Amino acid sequence: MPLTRVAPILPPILVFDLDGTLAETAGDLIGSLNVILERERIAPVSLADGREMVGAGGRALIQQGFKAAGRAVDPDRLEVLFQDYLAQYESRIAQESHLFPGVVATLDRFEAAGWRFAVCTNKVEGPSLMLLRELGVAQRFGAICGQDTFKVDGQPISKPDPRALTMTIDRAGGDLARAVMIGDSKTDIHTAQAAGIPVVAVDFGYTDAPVHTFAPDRIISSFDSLWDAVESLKIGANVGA
Ligand SMILES: O=C(O)COP(=O)(O)O
Ligand SMILES: [Mg+2]
Repeated sequence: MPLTRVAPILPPILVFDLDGTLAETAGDLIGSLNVILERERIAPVSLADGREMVGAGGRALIQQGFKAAGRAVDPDRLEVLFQDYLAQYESRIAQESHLFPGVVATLDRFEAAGWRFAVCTNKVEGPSLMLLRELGVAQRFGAICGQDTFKVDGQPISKPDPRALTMTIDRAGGDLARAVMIGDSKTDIHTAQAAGIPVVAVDFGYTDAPVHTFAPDRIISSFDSLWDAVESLKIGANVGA
């Protein structure tokens, strides 16, 4: 009898954004930014203003800090400041950061139903891993991918490029057709929409406009609502539900 090759059945997957979605990190992010701004003799950014600036990565955060003071920063200087910012951030990685309520129970519930998890963030991969380890959940994710994880033709690939998301799903061994993105910013929502992947927005993260403006498929105000939100997407992935 000829052997037939059977395609592996990949598990459904939840892909989480990190800052403002899985974890409240603004205190450490903005604290690090303000050290850099102070050295440049620029007024510190308040936590409230800073929460609207996070989402596109550290370089964008620094640029916004400069912009808020009516200043611009040239690309070479930005690169130097970004390295300083990273060193600063790594030195205080989870001093003021914590998981949002319900994250662990939510992962437990989805995992018991056969789901896999990944993180797709615009943070750099190293500090992302460091943070998730510090918060005790790094081992829950099949892949933790940051702005420097993937390169195509020598160019880094990061959100909102949809390939950042699809490559993360691939790396975690999840099913592209049964994937859901969970994020807090327009960057996440646009990334998922461009990849043709349903997206659940959290409304408690970092954004410069209410998340409904960006038309996510669902909006949740607490992780306790994620199960129902994902189930209502009817993507045929609720194994064991
Ligand atoms: O730190 C940032 O600016 C972005 O990080 P996030 O993609 O995890 O929200
Ligand atoms: Mg975010």
